[in-house]
Amino acid sequence: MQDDILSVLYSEAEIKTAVARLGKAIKQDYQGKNPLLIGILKGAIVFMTDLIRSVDDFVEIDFMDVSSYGDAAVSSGEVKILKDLDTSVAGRDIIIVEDIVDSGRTLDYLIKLFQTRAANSVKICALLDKPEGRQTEVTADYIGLRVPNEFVVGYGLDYAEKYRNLPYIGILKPEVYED
Ligand SMILES: O=P(O)(O)OC[C@H]1O[C@H](OP(=O)(O)OP(=O)(O)O)[C@H](O)[C@@H]1O
Ligand SMILES: Nc1nc2[nH]cnc2c(=O)[nH]1
Repeated sequence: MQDDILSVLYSEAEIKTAVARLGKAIKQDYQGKNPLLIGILKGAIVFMTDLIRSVDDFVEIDFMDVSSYGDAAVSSGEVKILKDLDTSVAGRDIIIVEDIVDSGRTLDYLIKLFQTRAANSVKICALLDKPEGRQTEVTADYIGLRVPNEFVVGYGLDYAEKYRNLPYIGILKPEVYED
């Protein structure tokens, strides 16, 4: 295990099982439809690449880069678009693919944005849910795994751009971000 990690919360195998379950549910719910899966960079990249293969059906993908944490472990509260979509969402069935819902501010912002852009429907698929972090009313429609009120990294999630490549979800030692 990496030295900065306090403990492994979810192993590679546990994540794989959760992703397969989410892919199967999306496949069932969107039969005969042509959903647009929007991966939110950068945290969702690893999850998104596994999820689309587990959906095992026709989906289109696009990416948007938004950030509210910068290099910090606490949200700035202000969501910024760093890269917008290439695809129009008007009339489309959208599934926002996120690595984690914490305060819910990122998703609250994105749901409103896609509704303003006249999407037909907007659902959320999040690998991780941290309910104790919530500062908004947002709830994900598809949730992989719940996490405690700790700062977690790995499987795409970073602290100051590190740890995204870890194959598991781990709790970061507080001294790493409290220094
Ligand atoms: O529910 P919230 O409190 O809004 O937190 C969730 C967001 O925080 C992280 O993004 P971050 O801004 O760190 O950017 P990154 O994905 O590029 O690491 C994560 O990837 C989510 O998008
Ligand atoms: N890496 C990481 N990013 C987050 N963004 C919101 N919560 C978290 C978290 O626990 N870990």
